Amino acid sequence: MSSCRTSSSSPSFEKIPSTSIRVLRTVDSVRRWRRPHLLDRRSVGLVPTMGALHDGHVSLIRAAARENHHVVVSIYVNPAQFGLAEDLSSYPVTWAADTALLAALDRELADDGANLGRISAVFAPTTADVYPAGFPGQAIDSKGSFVTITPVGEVLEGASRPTFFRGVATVCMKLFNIVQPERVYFGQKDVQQTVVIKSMVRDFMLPTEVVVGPTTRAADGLALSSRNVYLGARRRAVATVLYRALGAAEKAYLVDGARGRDTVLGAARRVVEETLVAQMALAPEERVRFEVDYISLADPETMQELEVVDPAKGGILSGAVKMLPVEAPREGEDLGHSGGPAVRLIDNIILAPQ
Ligand SMILES: Nc1ncnc2c1ncn2[C@@H]1O[C@H](COP(=O)(O)OP(=O)(O)OP(=O)(O)O)[C@@H](O)[C@H]1O
Ligand SMILES: CC(C)(CO)[C@@H](O)C(=O)[O-]
Ligand code: BAL
Repeated sequence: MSSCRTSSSSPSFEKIPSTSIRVLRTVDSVRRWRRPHLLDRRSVGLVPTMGALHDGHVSLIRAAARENHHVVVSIYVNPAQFGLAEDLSSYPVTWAADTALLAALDRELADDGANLGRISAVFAPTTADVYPAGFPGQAIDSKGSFVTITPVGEVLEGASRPTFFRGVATVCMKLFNIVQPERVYFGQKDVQQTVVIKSMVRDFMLPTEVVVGPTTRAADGLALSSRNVYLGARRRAVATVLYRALGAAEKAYLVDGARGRDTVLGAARRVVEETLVAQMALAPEERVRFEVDYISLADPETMQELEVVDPAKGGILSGAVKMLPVEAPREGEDLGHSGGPAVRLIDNIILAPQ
């Protein structure tokens, strides 16, 4: 990190080196940066992230640059959305790589005449600034100023991670209040998160538009995710199981004309079972173990489970699998970031209204 002085009379601002991207670390500095753009009616698009940036984040930043005069990327690993037993302490933090990626992307955006704006600032606050009342509670019964969006935040991811959407909604409410963006950009990869955020914006009359970008995938279909670094090569090869299972359910709906829950989800369960059987036939030094947390067919607005899909409304196929640590590591095997702990992966496919 470095600071640079833009002229002898202007104040010194921290910037990503060799770029015009401001690094804003406090709520006050964002407010000072934002005020003139509000008066000038220059639009701001906010891309909230937890860092460890990858091409999924890049696609959201590109969309924000197309549609706004200024793009603000927030990088903040929000403690309130991690359960007490989750991976807050090992969550990948890659500031140098993230700022290098933003610098290179900003140069590309500048050269592409189709964009309204570029990356103007990175907001990288401390927890003391985001949570002025103190480190946020992570327990289910913690006291504090929280935003809860129910019942949509209680099912699926919310059932497995009971404080997750409380933490997400709370930090997003804060980020939206601080940055005051005209538009906010979220990835479809975290589909229930998009439904929770849209509900929050609607129910609290927040003056921002929620834009959802498509899921960016690796060549074999695995959804890009910051947590993929935990996998290591052996588990990475099997991690497509969820995408393949959801794809089979999508095919049952789109190609075979299935509408009932058991038939649509049955196709997904078969892929999971075949994959498990194939893995368990391998030696412990080669196989991969995983557990399905849930596979769901839900209403796109409420995330409540559907018995039958109404093609006029469509549905959301989603799931979560836990890739278990490898049983018998081979000598020198790449086990992934932090020694290859259990990794919970999520994915989804939208059955669009017809
Ligand atoms: N593969 C992807 N395609 C499109 N958007 C994505 C993708 N992965 C993440 N995003 C979006 O980027 C934003 C920031 O997500 P985040 O920083 O948590 O990354 P992540 O890869 O989802 O991390 P994690 O592994 O913790 O879930 C969210 O709106 C998320 O939906
Ligand atoms: C939206 C978000 C940045 C809030 O911390 C996080 O949940 C994420 O990265 O998806
Ligand atoms: N992209 C979701 C962030 C989380 O799992 O905590």
